[in-house]
Amino acid sequence: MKFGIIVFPGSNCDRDVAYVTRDVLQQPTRMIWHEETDITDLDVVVVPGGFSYGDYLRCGAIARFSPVMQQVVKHAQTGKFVLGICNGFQVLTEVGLLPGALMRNREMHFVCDRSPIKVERNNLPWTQAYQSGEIITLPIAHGEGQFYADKDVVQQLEDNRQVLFRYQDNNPNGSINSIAGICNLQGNVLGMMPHPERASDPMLGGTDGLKLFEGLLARVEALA
Ligand SMILES: NC(=O)CC[C@H](N)C(=O)O
Repeated sequence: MKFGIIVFPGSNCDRDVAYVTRDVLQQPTRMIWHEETDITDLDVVVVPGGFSYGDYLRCGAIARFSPVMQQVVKHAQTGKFVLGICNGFQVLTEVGLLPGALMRNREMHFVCDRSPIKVERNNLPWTQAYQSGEIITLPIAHGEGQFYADKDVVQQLEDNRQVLFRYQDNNPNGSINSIAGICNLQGNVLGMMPHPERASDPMLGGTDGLKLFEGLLARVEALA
């Protein structure tokens, strides 16, 4: 299963993701500079966290115009997997692969913490290695993580069970319905503010994020 990790000027979690896919999971992994235009060799595209283009204008607003993003949209349209983590989630909403927007956190400052997260649904590859309703702990680190969408869009997300991750107990950024991660209707595109790649090695204090990558791997291997 081949992973590609998009690198924009200002990305800073790209190597953390590569450490998990290449070193922990032993999967072929390619770093994709944002100017590349051929990513047809990939099974999974990861749009990683960071501060693409220095977060100018709004997080992800400039990165979404990078040449590679048209290819990421095509990749998603063919049903292949796309994972956006934190800044990656912001980029995916900006490019229209996911609905809604990520606004400044409710308290208007950057939050860096570990947060309890509820896994809402486990019948998709992303979450199949978790129990439905399982509470996991994942690191969060963002200034613009407050998920917002119009009332009817939120209702559709809930009705279609597109909310895969929800903040439990606290709502660190004021997200509507405590939404921490959503997928598209087809389920092949996931965006989430918490960082599973930073919780994939016991040395870093937790492995709750590793199951997300393992679930995906199991699914793609089953299809091969
Ligand atoms: N860790 C991240 O990807 C941060 C995303 C973005 N720069 C923000 O502050 O919201």
